[in-house]
Amino acid sequence: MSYPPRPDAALVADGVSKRYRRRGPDVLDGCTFHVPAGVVCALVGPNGAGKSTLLELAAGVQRTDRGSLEAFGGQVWAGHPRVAHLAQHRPLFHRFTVAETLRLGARLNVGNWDAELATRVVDRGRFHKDDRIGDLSGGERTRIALALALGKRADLLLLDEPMADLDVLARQELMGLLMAHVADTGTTVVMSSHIISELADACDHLLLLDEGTTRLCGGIDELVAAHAVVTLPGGADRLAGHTVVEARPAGRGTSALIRTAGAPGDDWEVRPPSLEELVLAHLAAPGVPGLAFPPTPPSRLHVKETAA
Ligand SMILES: Nc1ncnc2c1ncn2[C@@H]1O[C@H](COP(=O)(O)OP(=O)(O)OP(=O)(O)O)[C@@H](O)[C@H]1O
Repeated sequence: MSYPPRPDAALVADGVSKRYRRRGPDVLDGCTFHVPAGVVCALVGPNGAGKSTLLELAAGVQRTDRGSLEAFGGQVWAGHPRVAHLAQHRPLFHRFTVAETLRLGARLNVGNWDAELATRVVDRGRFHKDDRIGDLSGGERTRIALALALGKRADLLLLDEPMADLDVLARQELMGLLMAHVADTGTTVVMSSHIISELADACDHLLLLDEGTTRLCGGIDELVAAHAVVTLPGGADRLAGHTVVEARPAGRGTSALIRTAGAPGDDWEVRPPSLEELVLAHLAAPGVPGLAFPPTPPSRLHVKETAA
């Protein structure tokens, strides 16, 4: 069964696998998902889950071993004019000044360079345009790299932990600027981060990676609506019929995050999970099958074998 073509998708992965060493483990193993055009997608997963690898594959700077990755209906490739990548290590020429770096951005994107936006991002930094990149702090280099990514006028922004080394004020300012840009232009964003509360405010789509596969993928509202946090008298046996992602004793009863199937019991307290609860519960339960909206072909769903 092949993954159905989706003309509305900014990014489609179909069975993507990647390993770095011939005898090493698969970092990505049959990863399948689609990111609709126009969404702001949170890319989440534990350290080593393969988030940076996935973004590098989508940017065409690494190649898949198996499977395919398409951006806007065509194979991805490095230098795709509609795709910009903010890499985790912020690769910049350290001997260039800030001004030279911006001029390089303009030269590499002739006819497609938003000088006003790139300059606006840089101007709010506490450095001078004659400063060399190598003399800037990590957070300042992030600002420059973000200016280059935004200046490219891309339709798909692949941002690897864009706020990781920014101070609180810079985070607020740059996240605000990014969100305003997205609202104005309809640009699709795939953004990795470990700070889920930050993503919850900015993102409307979720891609949760774990052990190289897609655990959750879809609109955050849909994914939240498919789950519930329930508190009930009695034991977890009363949850039969629902997919239990995580359950633990709570007083004389049970508290659980479940995938709802049918009506809850009359004596259950039910509330929607937060994004953080949803993500953490799935990471703590690798045996629970993945869930995707729209549904992924069953052959591609994540199912991890667990000991009986
Ligand atoms: N160039 C490389 N050569 C060899 N192994 C690599 C390379 N890049 C990544 N890896 C390995 O691939 C795995 C996934 O790394 P990756 O950086 O994609 O994960 P991540 O989810 O972005 O992690 P983090 O949240 O820590 O940034 C890790 O085990 C890492 O050691």
